[in-house]
Amino acid sequence: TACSSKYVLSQMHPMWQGPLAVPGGDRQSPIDIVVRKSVFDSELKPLVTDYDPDTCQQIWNNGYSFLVEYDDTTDKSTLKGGPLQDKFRLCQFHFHWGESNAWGSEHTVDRRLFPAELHLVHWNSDKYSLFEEAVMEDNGLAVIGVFLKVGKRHEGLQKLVDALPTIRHKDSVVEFTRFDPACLLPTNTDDYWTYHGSLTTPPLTESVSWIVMKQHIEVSHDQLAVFRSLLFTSAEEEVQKSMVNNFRVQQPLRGRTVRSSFT
Ligand SMILES: O=C1NC(=O)[C@@H](c2ccccc2)S1
Ligand SMILES: [Zn+2]
Repeated sequence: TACSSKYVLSQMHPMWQGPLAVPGGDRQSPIDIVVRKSVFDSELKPLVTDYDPDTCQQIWNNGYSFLVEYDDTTDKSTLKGGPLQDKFRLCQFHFHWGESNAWGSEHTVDRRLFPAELHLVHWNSDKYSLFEEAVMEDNGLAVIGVFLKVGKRHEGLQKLVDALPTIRHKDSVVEFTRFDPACLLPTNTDDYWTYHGSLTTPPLTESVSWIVMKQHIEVSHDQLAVFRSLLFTSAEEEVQKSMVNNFRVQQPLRGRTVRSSFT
């Protein structure tokens, strides 16, 4: 599906940090979430996710991360509620991680870094008919961010980890079915921060309602090590580069308010 192909490929280099100035870039992502400056909003509702594992299609290495893609031609896997007024369709999820467990997440909480961060990418299917349209619009996308910590093995993640060696190189893709992304959400999805931001890779468009979960999930050291066995490079390239540090540096808040759904 288009939701992940051409938009994540351009300029995908490990140290890619992108153009410093984005035209009108006053709502860029990721950011540091300063907890004591976030504002509780009692109007924020619980998230409502309704994912159909049968819409899971493939897993592929796009040269920057690995993406699990869902059929987003119907409203079978959706997100609504939370800070959102419309219904959003899941198109893919992917991760960002470091070369060590000391860093890797894109967002931070009071400057605290996590070893990795999961992004579930959705687009507004009430207003648009394609991801490509939504990605350019103010209220086009909703991305759920979930922090990963190293701890006990994540049983649901293992099916995905077992597929990674089959997509080691850039542009490799394999069929991947019946995966329920809900298993990657923390037990508590009522507590989150939300703010208006952008894609964290080109085209960096400022079309994202970010929903960052307060509760992290745990994965094992070995599971995360398999993420790092992926390569940025395609099979033909002479020098192979391991896929690590595929995160963007934090961006200025520019006066934005981060709201919290909890006190
Ligand atoms: O949350 C994000 N993570 C990324 O890699 C960016 C992206 C860009 C285009 C499509 C999907 C995701 S935006
Ligand atoms: Zn991402």
